[in-house]
Amino acid sequence: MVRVYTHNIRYARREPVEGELKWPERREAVVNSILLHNCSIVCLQEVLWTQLEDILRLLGSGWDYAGVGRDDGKKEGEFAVIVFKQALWTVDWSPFWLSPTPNKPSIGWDAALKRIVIQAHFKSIKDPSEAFVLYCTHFDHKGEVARQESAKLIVRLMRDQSGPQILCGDLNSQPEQNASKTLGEFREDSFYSDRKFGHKHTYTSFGEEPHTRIDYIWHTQDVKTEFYAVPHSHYKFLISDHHLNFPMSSLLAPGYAHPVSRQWQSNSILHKDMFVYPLFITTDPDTENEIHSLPGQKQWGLNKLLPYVEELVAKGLKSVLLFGVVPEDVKDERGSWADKEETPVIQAVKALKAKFPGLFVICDVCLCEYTNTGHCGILRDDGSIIREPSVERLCSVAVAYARAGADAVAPSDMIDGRIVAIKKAMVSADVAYNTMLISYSAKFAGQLYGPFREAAHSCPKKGDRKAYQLPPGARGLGRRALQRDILEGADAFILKPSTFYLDIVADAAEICRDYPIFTYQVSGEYAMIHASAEKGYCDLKMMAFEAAQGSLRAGANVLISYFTPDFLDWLSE
Ligand SMILES: NCc1[nH]cc(CCC(=O)O)c1CC(=O)O
Repeated sequence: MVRVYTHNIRYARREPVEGELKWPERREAVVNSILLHNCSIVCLQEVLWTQLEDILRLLGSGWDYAGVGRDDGKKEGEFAVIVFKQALWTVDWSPFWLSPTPNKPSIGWDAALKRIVIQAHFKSIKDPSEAFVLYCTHFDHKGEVARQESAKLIVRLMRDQSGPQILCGDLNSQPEQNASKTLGEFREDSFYSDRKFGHKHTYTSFGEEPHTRIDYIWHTQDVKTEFYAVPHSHYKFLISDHHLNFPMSSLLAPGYAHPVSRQWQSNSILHKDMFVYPLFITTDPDTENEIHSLPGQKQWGLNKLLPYVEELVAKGLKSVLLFGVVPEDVKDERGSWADKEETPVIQAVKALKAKFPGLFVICDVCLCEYTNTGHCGILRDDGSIIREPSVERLCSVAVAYARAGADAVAPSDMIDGRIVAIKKAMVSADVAYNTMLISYSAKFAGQLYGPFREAAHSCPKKGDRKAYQLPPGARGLGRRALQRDILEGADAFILKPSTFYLDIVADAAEICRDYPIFTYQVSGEYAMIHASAEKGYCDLKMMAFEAAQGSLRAGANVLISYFTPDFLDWLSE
């Protein structure tokens, strides 16, 4: 398979006609179109030597050309030229003038100007069986006889060759005219390909009607055209009656508004700055409750939390992730307590930011800790999530946390469309410029969140989360969720659980390679490691390191872990 591209690029006129831009204003578009269409073989017409120099420079290294100026066989006059990638093709070529004396610069028949065809034998370097002869030409614009004779001359050249042959160029002649007919008796016009895209006509005269088809890709019958296209070469018109959406992925600043998040933008080996510590905050300020299924972890009231965090900050803690725990009797179907002023998360953000301004505070954004159903959104009677009002709630919650001073919000609800909605809501509320939006993009449903749900009192009362968290076998959905959330404007990505899902982490490292990637070693993973160490099946510290290193190796650069306080000690040893 070979992609061939032909374009009459219009010689660089000193005095452009109406609707025409000067060459320096057009040249990047001309070259970028070549690069966009990803062709390794490009036929160009009306190319002056200075234009060819520009084109080769703008294409970058690795390109060569076959062609000569038609006036002197060197650099004078327009080139009909083939530009190609050196690494892919070996090329053996010669010029022929379209005249009775084809081997020297000459005018033919009733032509107004000297005209030329480049004949080039192409052979693929990778697969030498892929070989063909390519012609690049530009027929005279005045001489009718010259055009027909030129066509005959090329047909004769082609007869002397065997194997596939392709002819590209500007014939200054429409399909029903003699030159095209002469070629058509022997060759096929790729215009009649089954698959086609774009304009019918190839010549625009910079806007005057009528437009015509005078540029062609002809080929011998042993070549099959898979696809023929005349793509857009001007962009004055709207490409649809809808504008493209405001690309949220254009906002970069929220991802590095804080010294800690700045550091997260660069990868390195395991160190304290990489850890984010999840904390459960209760309404009663004096609580300090052990969580049985999470050894060493507690639910914290604010009065107890602050001294504890102070101790950790002194050891090098850089970031925390906050979850709220509220009494059952304040829960309702909309999760109203998620963003109430007195809700534990908002109170904790304010207190933590006041006391530790350098600490990077992330708020988990979800409704499940606040709904009486225990689900992450608002439900229909049949138990399914109603998307729009749920996303609206998540937007207010995210904005409320950002306003309270959160450095980042991390929606873990997994309802479709919430990333772009939250980003837009934060832009409108003018909190987007310094609030990072970290998407739990690929979060899988399963058994590993059990201890958390006990800690946060967020277990679904009925049903499960399989309709909005990803099925464990679905790598494709994980990849698609990551791609989608890039487009929706996420500043960073959380993958969870971690250890059972390191292929997804590696996928994220590839798909989101320019973003910080977090893994969340979730409650079930933490509990498993503890249980196994307690039974004597492993060494707790070594296992914790091995798991952390697995995440880093797969491509993560931030680790959300209940082992954070331990690592602050271990990494000081
Ligand atoms: N939706 C809220 C949320 N945010 C983080 C976790 C799990 C974290 C853990 O298990 O440590 C959950 C629980 C869930 O989805 O059921």
